[in-house]
Amino acid sequence: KEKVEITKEQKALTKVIVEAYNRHQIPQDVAKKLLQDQYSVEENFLLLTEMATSQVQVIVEFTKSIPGFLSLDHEDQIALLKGSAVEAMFLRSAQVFSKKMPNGHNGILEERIRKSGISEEFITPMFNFYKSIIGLHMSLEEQALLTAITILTPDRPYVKDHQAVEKLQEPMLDVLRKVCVLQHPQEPQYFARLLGRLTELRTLTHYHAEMLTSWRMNDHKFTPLLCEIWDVQ
Ligand SMILES: O=C(NC1CCCCC1)[C@H](C1CCCCC1)n1c(-c2ccc(-c3ccccc3)s2)nc2ccccc21
Repeated sequence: KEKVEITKEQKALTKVIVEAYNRHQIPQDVAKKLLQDQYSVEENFLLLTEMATSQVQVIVEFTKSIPGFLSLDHEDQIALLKGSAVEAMFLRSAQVFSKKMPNGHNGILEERIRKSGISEEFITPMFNFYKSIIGLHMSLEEQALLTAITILTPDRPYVKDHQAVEKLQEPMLDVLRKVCVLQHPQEPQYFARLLGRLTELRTLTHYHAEMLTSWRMNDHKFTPLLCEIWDVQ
């Protein structure tokens, strides 16, 4: 049985990523807002655009803390952020959804999201993804490293220097693999299952523009930033 050892450098890298991840929480807690009141489909759509806009800023700050990211070609930095923004949004939403809440609150939150205005056809795949994330019982390190790995995906559209991005993503994958072995010793396949969620995340993200334009209301308004990120309008 291979003795897994996390090196000093890998410990330092994990610390930087987890600290950056913790620092960039969503300003106001969307789950609390959703539990407070029942909103109309229009208010929910507005809430999503507000949350998404603040999340983009949060993700930019988080990404800038990833060692080496700011040394990448500037256009590649934009391509990586643009290419991962929606995946990061769903990953963050899944993590928000997976937070243990006082009795019954998770049920209310699920109910509010089901009735938020999202078209029926997208509700099932979305909650299947959320529930598969919950089932993994990810640690904070795993959540932070998985988010960094998602952002540092070399094969995003318009990335020119794939190699340079791979060189940043690989150390993250190495330390995530070791963290998984150390934190889930009973599940040798845990790391593989974790990466498998990224495939499910891409599938869900595939529908995101349609999820927005089919939001059960007329006249969907998007800010220029969200038009960029969401490929709408
Ligand atoms: O606010 C939200 N998510 C924040 C995004 C930024 C990061 C923090 C979370 C929304 C709310 C849903 C209900 C109505 C208001 C918005 N949300 C979703 C999404 C459903 C569909 C989503 C989407 C994204 C992009 C494109 C197309 C569709 S996100 N899943 C959640 C699970 C748990 C708590 C909130 C959750």
